[in-house]
Order: sequence, then structure tokens, then C-alpha cells
Amino acid sequence: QRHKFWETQPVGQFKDIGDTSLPEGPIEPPTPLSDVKQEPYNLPVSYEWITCDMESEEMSAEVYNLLTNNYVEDDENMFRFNYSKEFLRWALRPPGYFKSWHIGVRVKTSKKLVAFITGIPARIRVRNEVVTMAEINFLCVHKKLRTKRLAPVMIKEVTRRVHLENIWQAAYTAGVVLPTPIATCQYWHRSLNPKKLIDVGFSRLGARMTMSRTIKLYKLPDSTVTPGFRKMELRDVPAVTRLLRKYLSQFIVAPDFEEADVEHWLLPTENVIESYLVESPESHEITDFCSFYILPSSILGNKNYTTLKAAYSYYNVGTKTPLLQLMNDVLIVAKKKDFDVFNALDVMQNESFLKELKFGPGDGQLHYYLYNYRIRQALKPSELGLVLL
Ligand SMILES: COc1cccc(CC(=N)NC(=O)c2cccnc2OC2CCNCC2)c1
Repeated sequence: QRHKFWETQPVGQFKDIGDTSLPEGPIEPPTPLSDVKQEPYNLPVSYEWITCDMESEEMSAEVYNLLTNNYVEDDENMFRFNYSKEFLRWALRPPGYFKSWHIGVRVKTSKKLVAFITGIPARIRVRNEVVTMAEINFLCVHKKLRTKRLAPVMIKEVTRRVHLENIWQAAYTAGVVLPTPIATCQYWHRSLNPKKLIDVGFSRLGARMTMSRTIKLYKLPDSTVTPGFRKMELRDVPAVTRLLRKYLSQFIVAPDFEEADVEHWLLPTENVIESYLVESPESHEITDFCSFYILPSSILGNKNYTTLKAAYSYYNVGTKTPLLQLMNDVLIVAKKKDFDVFNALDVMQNESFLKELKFGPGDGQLHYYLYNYRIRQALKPSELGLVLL
């Protein structure tokens, strides 16, 4: 009964692992748009599709509330992602986005939003092929409707709407193993506020460690050490785009960012994304870049705290400044902005700083997937240059 749905989809199948006779690339060819199903898939009787206009205050509030109460929790159900409304508006409206890919399911009578799934367009390079894909995210079914097999029909519906825009590939991540990961990444956490993290059960006091010893262990300087380290500004977009394109070219799978993408995804946005760069004091050249996105988690069932303030490593480029020093500066900034924890995956060159900067391994993995695109052999995390929200 496992993966009944995924065995019907154009994704790498477990039975094909190791079959090097299968070519790398699309699994199925595009179909003529006239052959794409024109009407939405059928939902169970009392439910209907709704396109969620995230520009509408009311609709984005409904989406926010659904996710706040029903989205992904950690394995011990102690925390739940709590994406902010402005984060969702940012995440779902990049250059060229399609409103029709922001899909909700609501109860016909009460009009209550009970499920959600989204896609956004993205140009993703796989080796030396740039493929326009849909990045699928925020699949969420209300806790009370989990046994109704809604997820497969929602995945088919977003796939149908993506096909209608003549896009045939997709990228997505999940904490669960599905057919078939293109990479399996480990997540790591760097404590910034160890006392709170231990109080809420995110971290545990180390063996033979006191609380005061632990606080001292994670202490960070008050200010950054790299000369020329500053917030990114609009005028930096061309230079940051050049720096990032060059850096990402070394990875097998990575976004193919152009200036419009960098302006949307990497310019600092209050409460959503922070980005910094190093401008050489002598030459005024932009030599390094670092960024993190802001994704709090609700703390479920703690009497003293309700929210875990978490920063998530996004894209970082160290060319003149050692990545270790650059990332230590970003930890200093995150601590100063009162974040409790800084999270990172072992993707790109992150392994080079995780242990030294006192990150601890998380208790889970994040699997990356491509839809309708076969990769000959699973990638090492260090070959992956893609961070999804
Ligand atoms: C601390 O609060 C949590 C609330 C829900 C789930 C998890 C564990 C978890 N699943 N973490 C990650 O997936 C994760 C850990 C480090 C970096 N990025 C991550 O996920 C990102 C990327 C995928 N979409 C969710 C956010 C933690």
C-alpha cells in the first residue's frame, strides 16, 4: 500500500534505482496543451477548489491560519512551522508567478479553507540544462481531514495547472522518503539562545554541562568582524547576481538566478529575509554574500514560551572572506536580532563550517525531489545548490 499514488507518477521509481540504462532527463515528454485536462479534478462531494489571491488581506489571513494550525510539525510534535503572512506573500509572488498555482480547498457550505498547495515558477539548472520548473510547497491538509486521501488529488490538480502553463518539471522537498530522492540532506542547528532552547525542549543540556557553561559555550561577540560587512541594498543587485551565478555554477542542481530573481529573493525584507554582503573598503568590490530567511515555529504546549524565533541559512558565498568567518558574522547578526536558533542544511559548502561554528545535528533529514526528471545517481548534499523555503 506504500506509495500507491507515487507509483503512478513520472518520478524515479525505487525499482529503477541503479538502472544506468535509463537516460538522465525528462521521464515523459510534454503533451500538447489541448491534451491537458481542461477542467479541475473531482474533489470529494462537499469540497470545492478555490484559487487563493494572496494579495487579498482576508485570503492571506485564511491561508496563514490554516498553516499555523495544520502545517508541518517536528517528529516529536513539539513545534510547528509558523510562516508569517508577509513571508507567504513573498514566497508565493516571485517574478512570473501564476495566481492559479495558489490552490485552496474549501468546504462548500461553510466556505472554510481546509487544504492548500502552491507552485511557483523557477528556472533550475540540472548540470548544464536550465529547466523551467514549478517549485511545489505548502501542501497542507487540515488535521481533521487527513484520512480522506486529499493530498493525491491536490498534487494532480497543481500538476494539471502547471501543465496548462507548458511547464513539465517540478522540484519539492519533504521530511519523508518518497520515490525517489535526488538528494537526502541533514539539518543542523546552531544555538543562539541556549537557555530558551533547553527550556522549550528543542535542545538538551549536554552531559556534564551546566546551564551557565552552556550559555558561555554559545556566546557570540557583540559585533561582526569582517571589514565592509553591511546589509544588501537595491544598488547591489547586479553585483550580487554576478557573484551568486558564478558561485552556484559549481553545483549539479541550482537555481539559474537573474537580476529580477535576485531582487525578489535576496533583497532584505522586514521579518522575511535578511541579506548581507562584504564590500571591499579599498576596491568597493562586492566579494562575499550571506543570507537567511525568517521562519518562526509555534511552540506547542510550553507554559513560558509560544514562539521559537528561527533563522534558516539561505544562499551564502565566500570568495575573499573565508566562509567560516562570514557565517560567524551572520550568527552574530542573528543573535543581535534576538533569534533563538540558526538552522542550516548540509548543502553547498555548509559542511565546511557546521561543526566548527558549533552547529549540532538535527534529528531529521530533508529529502529533495524532482518531478518528471530523472537524475542518473542521487546527489551528495554538497552537489546541491538549491534551498527551498
Ligand atoms: C523547529 O520547528 C520545527 C517545525 C517543524 C518541523 C521541524 C523539523 C523540520 N522538518 N525541519 C526542516 O525541515 C528544516 C530544517 C533545517 C532547514 N530547513 C528545513 O526545512 C525548510 C525547507 C523545507 N520546508 C520547510 C523549511 C522543526
